[in-house]
Amino acid sequence: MEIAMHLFGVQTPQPAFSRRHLHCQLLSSQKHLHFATSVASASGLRCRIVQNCRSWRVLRVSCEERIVDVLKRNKTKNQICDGALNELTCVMKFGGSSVASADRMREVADLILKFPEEKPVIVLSAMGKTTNKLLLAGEKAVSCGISNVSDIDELSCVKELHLRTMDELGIDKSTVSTTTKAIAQVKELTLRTKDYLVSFGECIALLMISMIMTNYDTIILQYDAFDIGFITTDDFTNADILEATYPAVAKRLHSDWISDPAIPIVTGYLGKGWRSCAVTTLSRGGSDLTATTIGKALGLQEIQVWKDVDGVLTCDPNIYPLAEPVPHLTFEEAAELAYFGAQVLHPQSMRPAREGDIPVRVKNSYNPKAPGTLITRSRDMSKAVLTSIFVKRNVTMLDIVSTCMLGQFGFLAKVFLIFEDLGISVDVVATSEVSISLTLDPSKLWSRELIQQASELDHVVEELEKIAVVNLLQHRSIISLIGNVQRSSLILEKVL
Ligand SMILES: Nc1ncnc2c1ncn2[C@@H]1O[C@H](COP(=O)(O)OP(=O)(O)O)[C@@H](O)[C@H]1O
Ligand SMILES: N[C@@H](CC(=O)OP(=O)(O)O)C(=O)O
Repeated sequence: MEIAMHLFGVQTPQPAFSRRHLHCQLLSSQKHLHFATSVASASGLRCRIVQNCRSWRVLRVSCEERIVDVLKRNKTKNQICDGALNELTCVMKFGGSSVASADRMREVADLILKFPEEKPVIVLSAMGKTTNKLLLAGEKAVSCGISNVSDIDELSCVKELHLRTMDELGIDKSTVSTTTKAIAQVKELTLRTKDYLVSFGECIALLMISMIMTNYDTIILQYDAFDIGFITTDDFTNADILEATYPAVAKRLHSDWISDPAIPIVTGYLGKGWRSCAVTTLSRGGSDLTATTIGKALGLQEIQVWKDVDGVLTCDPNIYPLAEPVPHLTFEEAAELAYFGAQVLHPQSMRPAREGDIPVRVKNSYNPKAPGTLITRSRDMSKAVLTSIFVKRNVTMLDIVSTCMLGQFGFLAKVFLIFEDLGISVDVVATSEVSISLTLDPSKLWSRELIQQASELDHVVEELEKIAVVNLLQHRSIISLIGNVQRSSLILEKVL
């Protein structure tokens, strides 16, 4: 249970909450501090001051519920603000697959309201395959001429899906086609325009779910992520979240919640470039990262990622339909799995969860009773052998063989310096005394348009050829196994 208490009539709560800890916010009087410390120690709890600002102090106590009891018993001496005890508890992220139609949106709204004890922050992606379709529509709009924009198939498809739902909910329909018309006029689709265009997918989905929830007489607050402190780099289509995001988002969501405890609903995937102040996106599937960022920012108890499968599966169900859910994973396993091809989670999304030590639960919105996958800091590995297998496609591979003789030193260092200088990220590496085989991260290559600009890859090869014989192999795949490293011999024996 996440608890924040106002003791001794503190006026302004501070956004400094963390899981499994009770934060008592105190006025800066030594007397009050002394009192709270003695209450804590009388109930056998450890406590220490973790923040000591000008006008307030935060006392962190190592156990929650007991101290609440103790302090409640002392209610005459201490004012406990009940509203603050109802802190936001979790974040629930619903991906495109969960909100692919009006009916699905309603089911998601039902799901949110099904657990009244939860005080969730909701994160929402665009409906179904809207992002893919908007991107294709944008590309076609570059060359089709303004008068033909409405004939673009993908746009008609997106419009048809949204209009059906919007009609029902009475939402303004003009925005998306206005943007594609603007692209047709400019005859250019920059990465920045792409991000602006696809952002409508998330924004419209947010409007729609908000309408549904309001019809259910639920008080909600809508937020565009780029307006509440999601500050990113200006790498359009592949932006990184900057550290300043955490306090900004916590401050905004928390202070709004304290003054008006309505369910916050936030657009996933979007941010605001710190220099350009334009809308950015966190690379495809980035709403998972929005959810874990909010989880860490607010120090919530749990991050729930709702999908259309019963959790993280033993392999891609599109390759092997009988794949089974994996009940438990560590943050490291989930991150590896996402990075090396399992489309189910965004590769960066585990980072905030691990840093905040907040459990992530992957659930199925089509089958909410299924337990899903729980991702935590550690798990019992005693029975684990092989957990899952997956594939990453379209990988570029380089075989680099030193032109120097055996026993030369510094070869590896020189090779990696070249990659560092060119700002290229390396994935998997195998080395021998005189050769290295490595793969390059396709998403990074893609974002820098190296794949289209063959000359840039040639440049990498050119640089490497100064010290080695280089063989460039494209369209390869990496097959990865997530397993218990203590049993790697057994796993390899079976696999090979
Ligand atoms: N190992 C895996 N476990 C679960 N799902 C996987 C795996 N590999 C690929 N997938 C695919 O990922 C999809 C869910 O991810 P995604 O489409 O991003 O969901 P959402 O849009 O709801 O965020 C599943 O429908 C499934 O087809
Ligand atoms: N709509 C964006 C962001 C996202 O996270 O989507 P999903 O949750 O459906 O994977 C995309 O398709 O990339």
